[in-house]
Amino acid sequence: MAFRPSNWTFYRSNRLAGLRQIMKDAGGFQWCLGGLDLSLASGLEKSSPTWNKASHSRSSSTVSSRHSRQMIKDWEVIDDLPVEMHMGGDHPQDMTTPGVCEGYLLKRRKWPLKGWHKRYFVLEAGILRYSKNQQDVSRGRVQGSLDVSLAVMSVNKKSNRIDLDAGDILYHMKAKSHELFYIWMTKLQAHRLFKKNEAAQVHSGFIQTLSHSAAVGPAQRNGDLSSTGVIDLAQASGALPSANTAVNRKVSAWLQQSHDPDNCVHELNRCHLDLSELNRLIQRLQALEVGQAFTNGDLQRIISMQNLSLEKPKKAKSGKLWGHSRTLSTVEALGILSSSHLSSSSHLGASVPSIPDYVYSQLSPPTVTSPECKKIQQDICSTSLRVLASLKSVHETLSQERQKIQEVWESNTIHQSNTLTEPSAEQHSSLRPPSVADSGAEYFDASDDVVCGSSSEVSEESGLSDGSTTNSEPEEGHASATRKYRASISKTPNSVVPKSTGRRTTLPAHCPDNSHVGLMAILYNNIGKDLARVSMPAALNEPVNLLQRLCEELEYSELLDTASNTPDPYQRMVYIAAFAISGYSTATFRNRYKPFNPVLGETYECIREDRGFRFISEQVCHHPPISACHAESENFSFWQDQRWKNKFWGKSLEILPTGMVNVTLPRYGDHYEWNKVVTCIHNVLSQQRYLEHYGEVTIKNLNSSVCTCKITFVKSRYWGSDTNKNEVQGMVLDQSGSVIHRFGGLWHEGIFCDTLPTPKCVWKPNPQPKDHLLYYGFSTLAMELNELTPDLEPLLPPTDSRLRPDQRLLEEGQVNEADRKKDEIEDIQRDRRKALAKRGEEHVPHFFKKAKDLCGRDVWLTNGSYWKLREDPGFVNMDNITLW
Ligand SMILES: CC(C)CCC[C@@H](C)[C@H]1CC[C@H]2[C@@H]3CC=C4C[C@@H](O)CC[C@]4(C)[C@H]3CC[C@]12C
Repeated sequence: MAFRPSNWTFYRSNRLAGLRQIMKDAGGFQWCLGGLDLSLASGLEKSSPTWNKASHSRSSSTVSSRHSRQMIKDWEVIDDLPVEMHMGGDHPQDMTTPGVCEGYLLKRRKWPLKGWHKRYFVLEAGILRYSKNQQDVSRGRVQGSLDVSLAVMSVNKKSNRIDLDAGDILYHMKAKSHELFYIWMTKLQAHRLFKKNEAAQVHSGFIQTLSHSAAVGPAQRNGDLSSTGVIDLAQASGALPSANTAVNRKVSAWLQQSHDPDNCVHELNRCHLDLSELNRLIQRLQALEVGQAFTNGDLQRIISMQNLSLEKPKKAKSGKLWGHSRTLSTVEALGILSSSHLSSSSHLGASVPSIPDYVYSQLSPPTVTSPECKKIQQDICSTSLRVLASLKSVHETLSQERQKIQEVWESNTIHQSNTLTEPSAEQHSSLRPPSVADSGAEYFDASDDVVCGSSSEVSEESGLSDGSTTNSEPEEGHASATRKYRASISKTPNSVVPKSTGRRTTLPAHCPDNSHVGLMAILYNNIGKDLARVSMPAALNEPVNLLQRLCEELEYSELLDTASNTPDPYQRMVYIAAFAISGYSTATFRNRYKPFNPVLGETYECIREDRGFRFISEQVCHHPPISACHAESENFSFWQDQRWKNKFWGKSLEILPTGMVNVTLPRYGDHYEWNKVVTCIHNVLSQQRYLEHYGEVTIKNLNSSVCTCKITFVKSRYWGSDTNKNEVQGMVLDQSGSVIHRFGGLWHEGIFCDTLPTPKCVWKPNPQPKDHLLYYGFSTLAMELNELTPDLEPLLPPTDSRLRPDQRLLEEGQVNEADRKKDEIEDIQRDRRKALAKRGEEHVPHFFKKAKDLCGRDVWLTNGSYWKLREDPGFVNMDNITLW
């Protein structure tokens, strides 16, 4: 552990970086403005089953309004002191850079989410970097870095753990001793505050600069770049490419045209006034309302004023804020309200105590709210909305300006590459991933780069690796192998999509815009619960359900057909692996909507003569929710029961599936079985949401030990870089552990295997259908899943998802009706469950039976009755099930 002295000059030079940060954040305003920053309500599920209760007790705890920490079992979310804003910038606050803090910490492995590495961390000027060891730090070899001010920080004092969740990046760290833990915790807090203050300062400077340029007036903003502070700063920092006349001309033309920054200044000034007004209102309310609380009725009103379409509260048991009730707690509703979440992460924060802080202070026993208080609350609400509107408009303007800067930048890059000598091939490839044009050869031999041999075993929690022997962190060779695979994949033409299957190619209606839906309250009301049990407004749903999504995993079933026609067991395994990976590819375009949760007893069938399989699935269990499926074809059988746990880290939500996937190939008597990896929904509360899969898959053939396969879904390394996203690497090993085949690529682009007799791209996703973004990002198969044709309808059991009215209404674009119907269906399901419990009975699925696999795990297998029943006598006589 070493500390270096603080340094003011460093801070000054860092102001420019801060400016860039502000510009970057401007792109993320919508994120902030959604009011969905979890760091406020800080309800983190730390895999504790008792957490629901904790959420309740949290509401009644007394929390200091200046420095709030909320306890969740042994975890606490650390909220910093509010950031000070100095609009004038004349009296800079103490912005001393906190001392550098460095030393070894344990960092949880990126996959398969167990075990710890020893890593060398350096915390400097609000940025936390880590390397394998101290030598690597001095060599500048950084494995990852994170701006600590952008992360939700939670700590567990008992186990010396510190977690930082920045949405894109999630670090789980552990100190070896209490002392170290406290040092790191304190230092991290200091750096977070420093970084936030710095950003706030830079922001003030930015506003000043804008004000200045507005005062100068557009007419005077001519080609003289030095007359605008913005460009000065950017030039000084080297943020813009070296000036040349073409660029100068472009920039000056843009400056002459651009009147928008003036509006920006006005909006921001207005915003500032509104924030001061909010401050006044909150203080007034605090003074008036000590000991008073909002009623749920008030909250509902506030929320409807905000036009947030949250679902109607269900008949909530008094005092319960969890379970199925979607009644908002005071904290949650105001969490949404606090659109600028002033104290926690916004760089636009002002010296107003945060609204959540205010709310916490209100959480004493409820008394009647006076009319004056109500009036102030309404004023707070409308002022917040004004702030929101101002910031939205500023965001829009800045986005447009950024776009223009981008254009100038790009034109300059083009200009440079036209005029300068071509960089050498090596330089070229180090700058960006190779494109089709880069790849001179049809096929890149990746053998030099791929790390062969079985993946070195990395220590579990008990035994630590020293950081030098493990290759579980992404390696240089790893990345370059993927680059080469990628180049080879891009040379492979897309598979020709079969002309017409006679099925529909679009949906009846476009997807609704759901960006206004307040997700935070929903997630908070359901913390610790399976996402699959959380009821959400229909506008958040896509018109397929989880039973149908299981069928989507067969989108590339032709890989199983190929496997079934591949006599060599090692090569066969490559195709099985490609199939296992292909199931994840839909995630690329599917992060804005959530599949419907099937109700207990719901079923779904899918007969695909064109693909040669038939599929059924059933919701077999409600608690926990389990969807079982089974598909069969001449070449293969496929089954799995899907259930998962989720972990909410503050900004990201991890989905940890349990249950194995099974495939049998009757031709060779193979029975393959594999686990699923973790899927992480990054930035779950914002529109910048995206999915990442990470972890290791092991495919075993239960009927033969000839070979196994290991696939690694690599966790992306650096924030903001698209080039290291979605990497997959895999190898087929023989009995002795030698590598027989290796393959890799990206789960959204394809998989290349360079060890097959003819190296080739073994899988590439089909192109997305036209306008797919208007249709929930659905693939061709997904579009077809819920199609109901007149000839099919009479053949379906009444439990088939296609007959579910809410899903159908959503598909047809009738969102409100879908929402109403969905509520009804969920009510019916609840009543059914209650009746069942009253009779002391357990639900018995129709078409699946519970069994144990070889390892003693519970599994759900088909009972073989579906297709027989369908043929004769059909489902008309199916006993009285009313699901909807
Ligand atoms: C709150 C809402 C709007 C955010 C969107 C949530 C979406 C992206 C979530 C909800 C349920 C999730 C799915 C749940 C289960 C699985 C099985 C797993 O093996 C692969 C990922 C997959 C298929 C998840 C993908 C992401 C998913 C579809």
